[in-house]
Amino acid sequence: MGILEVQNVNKRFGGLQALDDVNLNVQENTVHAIIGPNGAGKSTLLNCFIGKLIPDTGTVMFDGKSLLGLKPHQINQAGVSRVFQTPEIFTDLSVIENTMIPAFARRDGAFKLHPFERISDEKDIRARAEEMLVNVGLGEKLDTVASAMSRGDKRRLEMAMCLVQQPKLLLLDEPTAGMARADTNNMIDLLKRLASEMDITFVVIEHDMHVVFSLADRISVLAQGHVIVEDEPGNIKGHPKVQEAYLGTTAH
Ligand SMILES: Nc1ncnc2c1ncn2[C@@H]1O[C@H](COP(=O)(O)OP(=O)(O)OP(=O)(O)O)[C@@H](O)[C@H]1O
Repeated sequence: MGILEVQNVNKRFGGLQALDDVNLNVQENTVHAIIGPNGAGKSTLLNCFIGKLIPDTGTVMFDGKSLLGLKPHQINQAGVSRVFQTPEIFTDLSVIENTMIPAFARRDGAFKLHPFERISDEKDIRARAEEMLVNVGLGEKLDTVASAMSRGDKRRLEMAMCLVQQPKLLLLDEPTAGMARADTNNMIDLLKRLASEMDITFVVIEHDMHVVFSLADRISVLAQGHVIVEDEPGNIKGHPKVQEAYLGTTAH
C-alpha cells in the first residue's frame, strides 16, 4: 500500500474537466514527480491533497486515512506539508523566528500564545528549528532578516519551515522555479540528501526536466487532467504518449 493513494479523482471547474479519473500511488520514502504540460491539472491535484480543493468524486488516502473533508491545518497536522512556488515566509522576521513558528503551529494546531506552556518548550523548539536550518545550509544565517535573503535561500528557509514540522509527506510545487542553474543544482543536491537521510516521502511538481530526472524514483505524467503514463524515469523520456502530450505529436 502507498503512503498516498489517489483513486478515481475527478474535479470540474464549470465546463472544464480539470481532473479526469486520476489514479496515483505514491510509495513511502520515494520521490514521486508529477509532470505534464501547462494546464494539465498538476496544481489542481496538489490542492486536493492539502484540503484547498475537494474532488467532486474519488478518494485521497494518506497513511491509510481519508484526507477528504479535512481542513488544511488538519491535513498538515496529519503529516503533510507543502513548499509553495512563491515562498510563504514572514519577511520582517529572522530566519530562526520564521522556522520556530511552524514548529509551534504543529504542536498547538495554530500559532497561539501560551505564555506559561511556551516558555518550558521554547528551548526544544528553538533547538529543533536550528537543527533544520543547519540541515538546509542556513546555519550561519539564523538571525538574518528573511527579506534580505536571496531567492534560493528563501526557498531553503521554507524547506526548513516544513521540515521542522516533521512531515511524513512533503509536497514541492516547482522547487526550483525562477532559480539560476547553479542554485537549481544546489537545490537538487539538497533534496537528494534530504530524501536519502530523512524518513520523508516527496511529491514534486516540476517543469524543469533536469530536476525531474535528477530526483524522481517514479514519474506520473498528467495531460488534460488524466494520468497518461506512470513509470520509472528511464521509461518516461522516450515514451510516445509523453512526447505526444508535450509536442502534440509522436516521434517517427
Ligand atoms: N479555480 C479555478 N477555476 C477555474 N478553472 C481553473 C481553476 N483552477 C484551475 N483551473 C483550470 O484547470 C486546468 C488545470 O489547471 P492547473 O493549474 O491545475 O494546471 P497545471 O498543470 O498546474 O498548470 P501549470 O503547469 O501551468 O501550472 C486549467 O485549464 C486551469 O485554467
